[in-house]
Amino acid sequence: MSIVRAAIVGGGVIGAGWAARLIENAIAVTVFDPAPDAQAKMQAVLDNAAQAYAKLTMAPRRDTGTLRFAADLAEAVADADLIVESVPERLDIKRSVYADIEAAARPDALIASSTSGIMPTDLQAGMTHPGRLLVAHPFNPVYLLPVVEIVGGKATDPGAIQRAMDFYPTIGMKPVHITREIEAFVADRLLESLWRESLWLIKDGICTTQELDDIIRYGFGLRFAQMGIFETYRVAGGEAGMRHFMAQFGPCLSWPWSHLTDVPDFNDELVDLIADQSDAQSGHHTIRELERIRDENLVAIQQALKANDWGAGQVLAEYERRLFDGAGHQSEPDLTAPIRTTERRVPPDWTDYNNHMNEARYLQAFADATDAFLRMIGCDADYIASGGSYFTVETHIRHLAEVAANEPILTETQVIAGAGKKLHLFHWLKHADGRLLATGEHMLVHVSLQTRAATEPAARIAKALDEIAQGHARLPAPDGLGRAVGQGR
Ligand SMILES: NC(=O)C1=CN([C@@H]2O[C@H](COP(=O)(O)OP(=O)(O)OC[C@H]3O[C@@H](n4cnc5c(N)ncnc54)[C@H](O)[C@@H]3O)[C@@H](O)[C@H]2O)C=CC1
Ligand SMILES: C[N+](C)(C)CC(=O)CC(=O)[O-]
Repeated sequence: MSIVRAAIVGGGVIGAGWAARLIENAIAVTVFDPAPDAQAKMQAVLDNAAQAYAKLTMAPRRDTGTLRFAADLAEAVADADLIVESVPERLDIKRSVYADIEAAARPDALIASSTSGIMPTDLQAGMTHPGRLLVAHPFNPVYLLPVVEIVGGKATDPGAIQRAMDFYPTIGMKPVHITREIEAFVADRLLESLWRESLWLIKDGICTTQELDDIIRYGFGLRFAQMGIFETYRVAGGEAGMRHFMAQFGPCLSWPWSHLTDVPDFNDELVDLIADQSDAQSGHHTIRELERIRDENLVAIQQALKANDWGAGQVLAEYERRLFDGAGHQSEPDLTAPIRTTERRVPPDWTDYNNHMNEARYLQAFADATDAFLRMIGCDADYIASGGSYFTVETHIRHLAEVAANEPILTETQVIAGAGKKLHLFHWLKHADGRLLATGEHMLVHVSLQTRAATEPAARIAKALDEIAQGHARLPAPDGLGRAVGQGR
């Protein structure tokens, strides 16, 4: 059963992050949170998320799902397909919330707890229908980080796990099924060890919070966005790989390289030491500013990984494929005007030392418009996997106006000719306020990806293209069509 309506019980940091991800993916969300400031706090997270998504992808985004705050829990969960529990990390609160949920929810609704480390078997104790409860442990910010740990308890129905594993990729996530239940699952065990060691290093006066964070972000933190610890250490072993790495560094395990067998006393002195240093390090930014800095960096990192077809970038690419495919099937283009092919804001990393969108990004915008158009005629991931595609063989761009970071832009596309192996496109790049920023004229050739030579497209592609080409033949020729460099001076 598909998930189109979700309830969020607990709309704090994580509940708000879930709300953002879900409504971004056309899901109708109802929230219950008794805190009087919950709605305002959630809005701030939704605003951040909207900015981040505008930069994350050029793909046609889904319609935004609705968001409603319910007066009580029963109203929130009554018709939900998915219930996301994100209340504080306390077993007693969570269990009492499940009792209320069970009294009001549909029996087939999936209940997903965001808990960071409580075992689902402990959460399920006392439930009437424990089979539909599982843990879906996300990472902050939920709307940008793809991974979600899926953990079932002893009573969890395998069908519920499968439902979760099928659902999360549709909203751009990478579910990892942790098949053996353990407190804190996998991620928080790893984070906890780093956190404990970090507390010791500060407590013992070895370094400051600033120095420790610099060591992470200028060093191994950069590596971790793209390779985990095992792949990283395999490479660090040189040609001989993991075995050599282990032979060299295995003995350190018995040296005093870790404090982890001990836990520092968690007392006021330690809290003051850490909190004061943290204020000195980052207190000149508000939390909202830090969230925005974090989000922009996470967007840029995922885009870089996408360009390298690696790690979290592959999840983003797969998500975009879903968005493009979904948009392709949604509506027939209106052929009485050029087709709106893309809409987005100028990503900050598209701008250069002149404080405007770099010339190369104009081509990027047109290439994305071409890709969007190709998907519309059926040249999608499946078609490309079957061996057919288009290559661009000639491009002419006129840069007509500048545009700055974060400004809303769009592309419109007209088919000048589209028959046989050839496709001639004309794109306009516009500011959302209507100002013309650039035009791009492109000649493409259909190719076989096996022979790398020009071939006729499949009949269904040729037919879809022909319909648009015939419609667009009735439109006026675009101003600037066929221009060569230097004309008109
Ligand atoms: N903050 C983080 O970095 C992460 C937290 N988590 C998990 O997510 C869950 C929520 O954590 P946060 O969002 O950080 O906490 P939070 O304190 O920001 O939010 C909890 C929200 O639950 C509400 N609440 C309390 N009792 C409630 C009830 N009976 N019914 C409905 N709402 C109620 C509170 O008003 C509050 O807005 C926890 O289980 C936590 O372990 C998971 C991943 C990361
Ligand atoms: C600190 N924490 C245990 C709540 C962290 C998480 O659960 C995941 C995260 O976002 O780091």
